[in-house]
Amino acid sequence: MKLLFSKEVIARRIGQLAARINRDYGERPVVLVVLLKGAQLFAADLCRHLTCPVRLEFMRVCSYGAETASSGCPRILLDLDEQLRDCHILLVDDILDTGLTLHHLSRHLRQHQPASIRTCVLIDKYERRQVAIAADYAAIELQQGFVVGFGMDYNEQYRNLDAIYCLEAEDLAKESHP
Ligand SMILES: O=P(O)(O)OC[C@H]1O[C@H](OP(=O)(O)OP(=O)(O)O)[C@H](O)[C@@H]1O
Ligand SMILES: Nc1nc2[nH]cnc2c(=O)[nH]1
Repeated sequence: MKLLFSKEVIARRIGQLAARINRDYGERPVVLVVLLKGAQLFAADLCRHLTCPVRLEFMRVCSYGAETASSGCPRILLDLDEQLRDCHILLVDDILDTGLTLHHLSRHLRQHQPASIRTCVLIDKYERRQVAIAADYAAIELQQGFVVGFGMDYNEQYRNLDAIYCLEAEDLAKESHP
């Protein structure tokens, strides 16, 4: 595995991102809709920098399973149990890759008739995009590579790492032929 972003760099980028969000939202209350499992560490750090009134809600969506390619069909495994009508929603995810997850979730959340929906990701990885979607807020931009750490997994491993790494060919081979 190759180190891409140290914990110090991640912390600095999250702080800078939060400053932008604070400027944009001012005093307006925001509902962070956090996508489990991957976004939990990012959201925990981000929300502690936010100065507007914050409400935290969680959803669980899955489209990768044990693979490094999207199934093409994000499944909602845990939905919201409250209506978010007239709320300002900030949809928080760890990574934007094909875009299918955030595209699907943004459409799903529109049914709540919120006042606004914006998207916020730790990593915007643009090379594999399949739908036209851009993150409103992204802490880090990356062209390619399957990344793990800081909440992100490969087959449920590595979420606990405090930095972000790129998996290399031998890491993937090791996993499929233990
Ligand atoms: O832009 P996309 O190609 O849709 O990829 C992004 C999604 O992939 C990962 O979710 P995953 O399905 O692996 O679930 P997890 O959050 O539980 O790891 C990640 O957490 C994002 O939600
Ligand atoms: N862990 C992880 N999950 C992803 N989901 C979409 N792209 C990625 C990635 O690069 N790493």
